[in-house]
Amino acid sequence: MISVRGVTHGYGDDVVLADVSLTVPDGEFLVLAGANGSGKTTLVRHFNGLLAPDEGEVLVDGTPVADDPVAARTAVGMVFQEPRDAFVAATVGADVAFGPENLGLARPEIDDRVGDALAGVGLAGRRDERIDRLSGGERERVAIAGALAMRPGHLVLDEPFTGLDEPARRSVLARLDELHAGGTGVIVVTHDLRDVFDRADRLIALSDGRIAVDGAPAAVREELTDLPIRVPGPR
Ligand SMILES: Nc1ncnc2c1ncn2[C@@H]1O[C@H](COP(=O)(O)OP(=O)(O)OP(=O)(O)O)[C@@H](O)[C@H]1O
Repeated sequence: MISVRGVTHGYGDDVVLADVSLTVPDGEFLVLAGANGSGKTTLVRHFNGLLAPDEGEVLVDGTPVADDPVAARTAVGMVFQEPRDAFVAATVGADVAFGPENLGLARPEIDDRVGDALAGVGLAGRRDERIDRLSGGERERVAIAGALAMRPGHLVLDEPFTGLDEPARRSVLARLDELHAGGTGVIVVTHDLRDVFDRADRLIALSDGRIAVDGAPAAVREELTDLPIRVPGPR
C-alpha cells in the first residue's frame, strides 16, 4: 500500500502539489490523469522516494519512504516517458537483468525474469540486441521490461503508450491486465484515458496540484468533462 499524507512540493516558488493525500491499496489499477503540468509526474516520483516532499510524507507498506528508499524502490517500480537516458547496459538482456541482479537473485531466476519480462512487451528473443540500435518505441518497451523484471508490488507507468505502435500497445496492455489479475498494483499516468478507462479500478484527476476527481471511472465520467482530459465515449 502507498500512503501519501499531506504532501506539498514546489520547484522554487512554484507550488506543484498542494497538501495532497491519497492511499493506493495493493492490487489497485489506478489511472492518474490531468492536464500537462498538473503535477502527475511530480506526484508519482514521491511514491518511491525519487523526490522528497517539502511537507508531508509518503509511506510504502507502512514504512516512510525516507527511512528505507531501497525498499520503496523495490516495492514500487517506475517507468518514465523518454527512457532514453535510463539504460545501464549495452544490450537488451543485460539491461533488463540489471535490477534483478542488484536484488542478488540466482542466475536461473534472473534469466527466467528477463525472458518473462521481454515476452511481456513483445521483445522475446531479442536479448542480445544493442539498445543503441533500437527504435524509440522498442527502447520504451525495454524500459517497461526492466521494471517488470523487478516484479514490484506496484508498477507505475508514466505515459507508457505515446511512442508505441498498435501491436506493442496491445502487448503492453495485455501484460498490464495479466499483472493486475495476478494482484500487482498498476498505476498509469496519462491525459488520454482511451486505453485505460475501462481497465482501471479508480481514476484520480489532478488539477493545479490538487486532487480534483477521485472515484471509479464510470462514476466520475461526468466530472471529467471540465478538465482537459481525453475521455472515451460511453459504451
Ligand atoms: N525539475 C523541475 N524543475 C522545475 N519545475 C519543474 C520540474 N519538474 C516539473 N516542473 C514543473 O512542475 C509542474 C508540474 O510538472 P509535472 O511534470 O509534475 O506535470 P505533469 O502533470 O506530469 O505534466 P505532463 O502531462 O506534461 O507530463 C510543471 O509546471 C513543470 O514545469
